[in-house]
Amino acid sequence: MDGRQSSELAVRYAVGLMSGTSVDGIDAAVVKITGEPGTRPEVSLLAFENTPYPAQVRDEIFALFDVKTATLNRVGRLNMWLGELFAEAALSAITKAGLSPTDIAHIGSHGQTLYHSPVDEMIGGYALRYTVQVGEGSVIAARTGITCVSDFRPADMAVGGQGAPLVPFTEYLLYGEKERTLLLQNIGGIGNMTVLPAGGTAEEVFALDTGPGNMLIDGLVVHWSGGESKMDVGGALASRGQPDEQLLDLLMQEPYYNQSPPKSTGRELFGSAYIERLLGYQQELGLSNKDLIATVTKLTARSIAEAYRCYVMERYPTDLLIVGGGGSYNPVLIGYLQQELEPLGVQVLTQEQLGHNSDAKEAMAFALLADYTMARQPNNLCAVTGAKRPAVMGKVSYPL
Ligand SMILES: Nc1ncnc2c1ncn2[C@@H]1O[C@H](COP(=O)(O)OP(=O)(O)OP(=O)(O)O)[C@@H](O)[C@H]1O
Ligand SMILES: CC(=O)N[C@H]1[C@@H]2OC[C@@H](O2)[C@@H](O)[C@@H]1O[C@H](C)C(=O)O
Repeated sequence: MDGRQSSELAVRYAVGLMSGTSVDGIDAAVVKITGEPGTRPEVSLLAFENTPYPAQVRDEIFALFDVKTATLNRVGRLNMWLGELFAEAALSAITKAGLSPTDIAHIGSHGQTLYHSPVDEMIGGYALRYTVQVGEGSVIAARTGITCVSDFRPADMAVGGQGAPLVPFTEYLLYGEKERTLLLQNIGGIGNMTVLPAGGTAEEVFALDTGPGNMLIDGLVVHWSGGESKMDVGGALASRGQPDEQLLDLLMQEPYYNQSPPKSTGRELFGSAYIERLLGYQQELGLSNKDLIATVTKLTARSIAEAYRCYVMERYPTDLLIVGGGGSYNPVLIGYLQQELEPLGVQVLTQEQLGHNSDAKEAMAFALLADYTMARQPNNLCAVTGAKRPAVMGKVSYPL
């Protein structure tokens, strides 16, 4: 079946590609979208694949998070390199779905964020905010023969938004319920929370980045293991430690947590410089590795609870928080979250416990965001990003 014919039938196949702040690989989702483009469509997952990055690529991405090593030639080269890898990931997932590239209407590719600066800087009389995602859409289009939509975030920034988070728009479309307010927490590299008020409109969706997700846990594990381990699998290390409450209180004084929404964050705040600071505190306080990991694991939980207490509890009372993203596989983190939220009357359950797999969610979101781009329909949520007006996000690369 040809992609263009299928879209006339209001049924089309699309691919979503995501590489998140954890840099654990490329997520590729093949989806079937049913419904008129630009309306509230149905999206079903046909295939999902995570392709881990080769060590060389991962090391290069991490090197380019550091503004001192992110030279122009390296950024330009990584942009093309990731374009090649994203194209391969898309083609592999399409095969896994039993489809061929000619069946696919479009690819939506988030790319890899290298830098995100969502707050105005006054430069030359202009208030500038900026964000850098790499993974060249033209390469993806050329290698796959499929139209590719990429680089979504700048269009929201151009109209005064933070350019993040973008997934809440698709959460609203796909999961919003009439009778029940939903509270969703993603714990990837960064944590982000979405509230979908019962029967609410798009303008009523509330979302923000809560702070670190797994980024600090991963950063410490990589440091101590010399890169041998990438994460605290199953929270094994944290489970043997005790959080240091004094350090936790100090870390919670980070101004980001009490900054009013709209707000978004990333490695610029919780990246390598923050890890260095943590290692400094570890020495000062004489903490063991397991106690420091337990402390930052609890910090993630506490910052999520703080966001709930400050911005959600009164306006959107609810009794359930649904957790997704890689952090949901860390039982120590989930346990801390339960300790923080259950006294507030909020039960914490993972998507897995509810019978869903959340691994494909962000990749699926970018397939759907691209569907809106192709229909020239707005796909940002002003209430969430702070944009002054709707925008059609995403740049289109045609294969021919
Ligand atoms: N079995 C596990 N045990 C502990 N932690 C895990 C496990 N599996 C995944 N994680 C954590 O989840 C992280 C990956 O999560 P995810 O893929 O949701 O992040 P991401 O999409 O890259 O980030 P973001 O949503 O911030 O862009 C890993 O880096 C790791 O810290
Ligand atoms: C700039 C950037 O890449 N931000 C990511 C990051 O990872 C989680 C959180 O911080 C969220 O704001 C966003 O990603 C998802 C996909 C989003 O835009 O919704």
